[in-house]
Amino acid sequence: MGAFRQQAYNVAPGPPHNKSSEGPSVQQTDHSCLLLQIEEVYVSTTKSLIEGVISGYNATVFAYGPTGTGKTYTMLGLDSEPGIYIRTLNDLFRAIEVSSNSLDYTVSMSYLEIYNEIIRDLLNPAGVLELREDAKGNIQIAGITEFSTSNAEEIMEFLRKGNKQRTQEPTAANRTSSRSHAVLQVTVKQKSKGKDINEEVCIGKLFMVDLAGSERASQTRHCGKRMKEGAHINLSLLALGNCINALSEKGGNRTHVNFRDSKLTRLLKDSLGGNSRTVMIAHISPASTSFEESRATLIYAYRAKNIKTRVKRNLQNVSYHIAQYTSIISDLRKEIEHLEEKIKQQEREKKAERTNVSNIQGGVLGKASSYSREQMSILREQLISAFKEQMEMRRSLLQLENTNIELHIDTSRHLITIADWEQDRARHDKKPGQKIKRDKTAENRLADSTDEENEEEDGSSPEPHEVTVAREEISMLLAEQIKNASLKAELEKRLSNTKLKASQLERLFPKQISSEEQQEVLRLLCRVHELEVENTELQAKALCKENLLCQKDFVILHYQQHRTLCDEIIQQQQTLIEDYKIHVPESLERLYQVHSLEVEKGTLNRLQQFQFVISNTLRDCLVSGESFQHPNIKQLEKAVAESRKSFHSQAKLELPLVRIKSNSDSKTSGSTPALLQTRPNSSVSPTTFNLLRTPTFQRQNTPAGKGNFPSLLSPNPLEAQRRHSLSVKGLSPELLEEIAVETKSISLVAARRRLRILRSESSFLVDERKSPTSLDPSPLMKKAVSNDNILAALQLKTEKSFFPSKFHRDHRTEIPIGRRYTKNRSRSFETIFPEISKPKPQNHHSNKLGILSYPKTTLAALNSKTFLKLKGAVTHPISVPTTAVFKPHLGQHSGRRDFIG
Ligand SMILES: Nc1ncnc2c1ncn2[C@@H]1O[C@H](COP(=O)(O)OP(=O)(O)OP(=O)(O)O)[C@@H](O)[C@H]1O
Repeated sequence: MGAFRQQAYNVAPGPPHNKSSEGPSVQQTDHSCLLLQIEEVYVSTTKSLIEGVISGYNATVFAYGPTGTGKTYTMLGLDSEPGIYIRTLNDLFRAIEVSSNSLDYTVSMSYLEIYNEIIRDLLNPAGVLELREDAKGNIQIAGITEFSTSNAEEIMEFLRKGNKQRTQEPTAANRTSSRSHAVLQVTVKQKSKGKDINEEVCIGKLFMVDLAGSERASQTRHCGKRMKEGAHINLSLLALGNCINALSEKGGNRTHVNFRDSKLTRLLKDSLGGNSRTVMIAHISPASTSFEESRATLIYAYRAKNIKTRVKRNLQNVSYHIAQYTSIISDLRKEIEHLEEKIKQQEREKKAERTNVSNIQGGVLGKASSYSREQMSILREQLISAFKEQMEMRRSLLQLENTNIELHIDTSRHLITIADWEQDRARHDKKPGQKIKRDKTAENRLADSTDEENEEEDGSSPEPHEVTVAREEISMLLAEQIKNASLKAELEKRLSNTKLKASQLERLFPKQISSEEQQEVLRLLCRVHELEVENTELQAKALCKENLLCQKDFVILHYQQHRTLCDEIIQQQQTLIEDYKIHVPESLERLYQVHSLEVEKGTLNRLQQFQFVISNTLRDCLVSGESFQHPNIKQLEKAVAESRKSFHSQAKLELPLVRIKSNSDSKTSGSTPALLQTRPNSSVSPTTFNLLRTPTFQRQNTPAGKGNFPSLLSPNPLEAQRRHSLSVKGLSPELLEEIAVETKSISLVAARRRLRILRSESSFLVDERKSPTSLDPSPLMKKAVSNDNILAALQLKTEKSFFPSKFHRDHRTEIPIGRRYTKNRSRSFETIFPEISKPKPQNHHSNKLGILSYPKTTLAALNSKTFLKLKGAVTHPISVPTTAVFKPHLGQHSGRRDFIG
């Protein structure tokens, strides 16, 4: 339910219009006396209607009042002060904009005037418009132009355009008197944005009417056309007043409302009494002369205030026809196709964009990857090269260390030689008589005494050749040590630089590598190389320790050999003492008992075995794999192991070779002048270590190496020589077996021959018991021994059958070579053999342990294997003393043991 609101304004009265006879009088208005501003009028009358219009309600604002009272001014306003039109439209579009998210609005406008009861379209003033009324009683203006618009500015442009078309003439009361009623119709259609079959459309209409002012003819004094205009204006306003009067009647008093009296009332039918919220802005003049008009206006306004209207929302349920549906469906399909095409286009654009991006990324990554690979490859090569260089240098350092150890050993050995000689010379100078006497005794006993001994016998004590060699060797070795030290220092410096370079490269890698996998692989690679380097260092340490162990093993072995020899000598001496009833001091007897007890207990043997076990264990700990061992060390270890095995099995049966002093055959000593003189006769390598590692050692082991000995570390050199000989000569096992059988029979013959000779000479031996120098073999024995050399018997069978003639020639060289050996034999022999020779030989010979001990030559004659050894070992040194020292033994055992078995 709406209310017809009427608002009256008091306008400050202006001076009365100056009436002019010549023209229409113009009523001057004093605007400064205006009580209300347009803004105030708009807010209090029209603004509240806007919300209803956009919601589908009709609304009307019209300005009513006598001419010249400011109606047009209120509705249209000025540029500086917009009127109701502009303010209302601005607010209307603002409201539409606020709710435009969920609703669609369509705003259209039309502007017309009713001039002399003629409706004219102000926006398209081509013809005259007609009012029509549809079946529902709605008033329609046929042919009116409606302009759709989206903002207030466009409407204002239309208004300005339309106002230019509006009939406006100066009158006596108003210079800009409007001669028509102007109606601005704004239609707002509102609907929801979603498509629906039953679509609701709200249509709100806003009428803003600027009425022409009523005028009194007496005032305007119009005539002619103006009068006619005035008459139409007054008639239409009278009809409006009548309608208001009629509508304002309450209850049953209401009379018929005659809207048809004028086009104005017909047009405003809904606005006046129907479905519309209507505001009447009444304008009056404050002039007293306009009292009557003002009173009438106020009366109308008052009556209009009583008009009750029924306002309802203008809803249209749009019921579409099939054609409309088809159209809608077609539109929707088009819209769908358009949207699909738009989506596809967007997808294509995105795809192309992605392709471009991936291409660009691929290009960038490809370039980066290629660059990274190249850099990686270079860095990797550099790193590996650095590691290899490190390893090479470490190996070189290792070799240098090894060489240094050898040099030290050689130097020590030569120093010992010199010290030995100096000690002997000092002793000689201290006791010249005793020495000469002892040496003379030795000279008498040994027919083949050496030149060295002869020199000593002369008492001139010139420096022996070996000492001269030792001195020369020492000076050379020292020079080499200095050279090695400088090489080592240089190598260590280079190694340090290479380490630094490698660590820098390792740090550089992570910066160059972006991939985690590559970094991991590289870390592993570095780790592998680091481990290799560490392994090389460990090898170096292990080799040093291994060297020490081998040296210790060698020394122990040497002592063991010497001990065995001493044991043998003691046993033989004891036998001689017992056989010849020689008186010995009690202290010596006690010492012998202690010695015998120790031998019986076998403490030393057990300790030795224990030492071997420990040594093996330590070596196993040091050397964990074959590849880990230095080749020389492996060779040495093998030789030591063999020597250990052989030693235990044969040490009790064979006297080991004990040679402390010998000429150096090291690579450094080979160049000395003194050694060059000695070399043809040199027979013993300085140390087992050198023997095994030097090329000289290899040469010595060859069959053509005349005058050379097998390794000292091999406790059974004859066996080694036998194996070597077999391998050279290529004898088959069957042939060897045959040789063994033949040898047994030969041995029997030889033993029997010795027995016969010994028996025949037994009386001679007994007679010679008191003579300490009677150890020289008898001529018969010499012949027996020389002939007894197995070959004498073998010449008939074995040699002709199995061996080439060279074997015989080699065997015949045994004696001279043996003599050369005795020239260089150890001091131990020099001191021990004379002692052994003192007592007379005894037929019966047996040690307390029940183990037979025989000279090597004797055994060689009795054993096929030993025979073979002898064939190869043409340079074996033990054959020489046999003839002089061990002659008594030959017959001694003939009755005690079966040599053949
Ligand atoms: N409130 C106001 N402030 C200032 N000037 C005004 C005001 N009201 C009216 N006027 C002036 O008074 C004169 C007459 O005003 P206007 O033409 O608006 O009267 P009107 O009622 O429209 O007359 P008509 O009925 O003849 O068309 C104009 O020059 C207008 O500028």
